[in-house]
Amino acid sequence: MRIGILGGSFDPVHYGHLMLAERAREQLELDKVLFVPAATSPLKPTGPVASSESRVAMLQLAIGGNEAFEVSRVEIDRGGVSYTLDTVTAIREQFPQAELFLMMGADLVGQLGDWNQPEKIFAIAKPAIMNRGGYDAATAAEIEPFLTDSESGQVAFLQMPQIELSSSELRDRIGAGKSIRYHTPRAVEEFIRAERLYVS
Ligand SMILES: Nc1ncnc2c1ncn2[C@@H]1O[C@H](COP(=O)(O)OP(=O)(O)OP(=O)(O)O)[C@@H](O)[C@H]1O
Ligand SMILES: O=C(O)c1ccc[n+]([C@@H]2O[C@H](COP(=O)([O-])O)[C@@H](O)[C@H]2O)c1
Repeated sequence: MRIGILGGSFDPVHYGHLMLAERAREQLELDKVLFVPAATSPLKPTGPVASSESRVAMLQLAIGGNEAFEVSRVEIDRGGVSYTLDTVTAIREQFPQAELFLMMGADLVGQLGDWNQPEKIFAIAKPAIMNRGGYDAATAAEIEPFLTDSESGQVAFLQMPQIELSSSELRDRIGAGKSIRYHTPRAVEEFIRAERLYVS
């Protein structure tokens, strides 16, 4: 079993996340993609804008109907600051035989020096780096310092169409009264409207 892990704030989920997950599923021949919403991301200490349950609900709506996609509550249920090392350790215990991949957009590579023990994370889940519209492509040289010898050369560099979309942009657009139609699935857009999320 090959499992991809996509951690994020998903505040809210958008088509960039979904395209990343689908292209990674295809390129890595994954059986399952786990979307793991953070309770609080370590480098975003003010925390997400929408509640944990709203972000889980939006993810469920976004992935509905895709049997390969799942939402994991592991970080939400653990609460506090969501360190990825704790998460991959828990997922490894849940799936002892699986090959695990930690999927991340290229924007995260430059901040790995500020992560908690990335070399231990990548010993459990192999890094799979996706290009991200608006950011430079990641290089092997940037990731190598965070790999132990045995994983060298095992980084997957993945490709998707450049989508210059971010959750911040969706939040800003909603706050300014602008449309987010076609930025995220219709059901997510309707949930945001019904719950009056991100309205300033
Ligand atoms: N447009 C995109 N293209 C490729 N990867 C993306 C894109 N948007 C997000 N990602 C990746 O998805 C993961 C989760 O991202 P996150 O939930 O923090 O969304 P975000 O859009 O970066 O949010 P924010 O704007 O609030 O910082 C990260 O690995 C990030 O690099
Ligand atoms: O474990 C860490 O030290 C760490 C530091 C920064 C970010 N992360 C994880 O990286 C993912 C994307 O984070 P963010 O801040 O872009 O939403 C999310 O799953 C975070 O929990 C993890």
